[in-house]
Parts: sequence; structure tokens; C-alpha cells
Amino acid sequence: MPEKAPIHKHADADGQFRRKRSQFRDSISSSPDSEFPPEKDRYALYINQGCPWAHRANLVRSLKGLESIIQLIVCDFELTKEGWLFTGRNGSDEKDPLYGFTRMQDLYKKADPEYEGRFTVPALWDKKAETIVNNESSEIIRMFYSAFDELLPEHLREDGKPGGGFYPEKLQKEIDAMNDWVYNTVNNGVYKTGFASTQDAYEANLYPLFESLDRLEKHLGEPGHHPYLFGEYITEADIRLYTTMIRFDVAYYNIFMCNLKMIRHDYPRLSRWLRNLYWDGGKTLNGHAFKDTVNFWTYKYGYLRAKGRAEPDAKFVVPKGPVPDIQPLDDDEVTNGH
Ligand SMILES: N[C@@H](CCC(=O)N[C@@H](CS)C(=O)NCC(=O)O)C(=O)O
Repeated sequence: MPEKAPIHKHADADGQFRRKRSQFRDSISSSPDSEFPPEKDRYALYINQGCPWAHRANLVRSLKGLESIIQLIVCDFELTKEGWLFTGRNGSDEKDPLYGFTRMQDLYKKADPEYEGRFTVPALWDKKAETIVNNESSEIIRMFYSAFDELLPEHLREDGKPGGGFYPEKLQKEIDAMNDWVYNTVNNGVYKTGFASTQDAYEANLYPLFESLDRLEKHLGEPGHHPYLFGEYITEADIRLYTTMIRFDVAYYNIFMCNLKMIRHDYPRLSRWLRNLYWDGGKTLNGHAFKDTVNFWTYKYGYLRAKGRAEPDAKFVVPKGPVPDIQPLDDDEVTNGH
């Protein structure tokens, strides 16, 4: 195995970026022997505004109407040698509101003093058991789909939804298959491209990323695959792709050098899909959740910082474009998709 990277370094010694496995993998469930039953005010979701994995969890918390059930705690999105901090800046609380910690790593150490993994967001905290239930976003979002449904009004419960919810049984195989290649080449693909520290590692990830974007563009043109990836209703596949696509033109294109094509100019269907989600007036979604969980400036500034082009405390210049951050819903230039 290549040498382990320190907190602030992204690529391993061989130039490749490898995301490490999450280690807290418990579940919230209402089964009788559940260690973590659904309860109002019992859990807190730790995020920062920059991270696309934390964004997934935050987005589903909003889409499901869980704001008054699960507390949201935001740390600063500037990664330091000590990991994520609570600073009072960048949307962050001044201190961790539960314990007064100034570092995310203190929370991980409280959960498990022997913990040796990365101190990542998102993390779902149980205030009663004082531990991390889960720090893997793909599992946290699935918990949020239905684990709290008994506490929610009928229209927000998965079994009350016309399409069968975010992960309907009849689509699970197809969603899982898409998740797999989208995760490897798109969600994580942009990171593997952007954090590559050799030309070979960069190119080895850049081309598969754009092959997958081409594949998604084609997918959206097939019968039954629009306006959302699997038809009339938003599913997990849309949620997982969204947090990467909304950062693409404003950050990954430029700062992560994912710059063979842009969503707005080169992918009309993906662009329309993205704008549909962002601008939806809350008619089909829970009140602008896709829009309200986005902060474009954070992406422009935060990825520049993450990429190491700006030293802490140095003055630096944040790219202005592209302008606008996202195009209006009905933009003639890009309406030839669907
Ligand atoms: N598998 C995790 C990945 C989370 C993750 O890597 N988060 C990044 C922020 S985008 C992080 O916290 N990195 C800090 C570190 O690795 O030290 C998930 O999807 O929840």
C-alpha cells in the first residue's frame, strides 16, 4: 500500500487520490432491539457547506422535512492541519454547540478515543448515546428516507409518495448500478482528477469522468429517463449526481481542471436536468431544498483553498466566473435537450 497521506495532503505518495472507508456504520431504525431509534431532537448532523457528501445528507434532511427533528451543525469548510474546525466563519458555529469543541476530531475522539481514521463530514451524532451513528453519506441518506417516517406527515413519508419514494423497490437495481459508475467516475472522479499530483494520475481519471458525463447525457435522452434520471420522480440517483453537477462549472471545471467540456455549454440535457432541480419552486419538492442547500461562493473559494493554491492567511483571488453561477430555467441556448 502507498504511504498514508497526512490530514492536509490529498494524494498518496504515488500521485493518486484514494478516498478512505468510513468507519462508523450503524443505523437508525425502529426495530424493537434498535440501539438508535428514531426520536425528535436526539440526533445531529455535522456538515460543512463545501463538501458534496455532506451536501447529500443536508439535502435529504431538507427534502424529507427533517429540519425540526434532526439538528444541523456546521463547521468551517477550510481544511486545516487539524482537520475541520469550528471557527465562527464560513457558516460555521463558533464552537461545537453540543460540547464546545473547536475541532471535528474532538467529536470523533469522544465517540471513540482509539479512532484512527479520517475526521470526515458528514457525521450523524447521537446526543443520547454520545457517539457517531454513521459517517458514510450514502448510508445516512438512506436512513433519512424512511427511518423517521413515523414522525412525519403523510405526504413526506416514502410509502405515501406516488413514485414510491427516493429509492423505490422497482428501481433499486438500476439505481445501484448507476450509483456505482457515477460514484467512481463522477462524484469521486472529480476529486481523483483534481487532487492527482502526477500527469498520469490526472489523465487516468479525467477521460473516464467525461465518458461518464457523455453517458449521462445519452441516458437523459432515452425513453423513461427524463425529466429526472429515472423518469417522472426524483430518486436517489438524482440526489447523488446533483451535488457534483452543481459544483461542476463553477469549481471542478476550473479549479480541479475537469475542463474538457462544461455542463452549460456542452451537455444540454444535463444542464436542463440540473436547472430543473435547482429552480424548482417547491411545487414537487420540499420548498427549494435543492437551491437552498447550495452556496456557489463556497465552492469557488473552498476548492481553491483545498487544492492548495492558496496558503492559509494568504490573500488570494477567487475566480469570478462563470457568470451566472447557474443559468435560468429557460435559457434558449440550452433548451435543445428536452
Ligand atoms: N465516504 C464519505 C466521504 C466523506 C468525505 O470524504 N468528506 C470529506 C469532505 S468533502 C472530508 O471530510 N475530508 C476530511 C479528511 O479526509 O480529512 C462519505 O461519503 O460520507
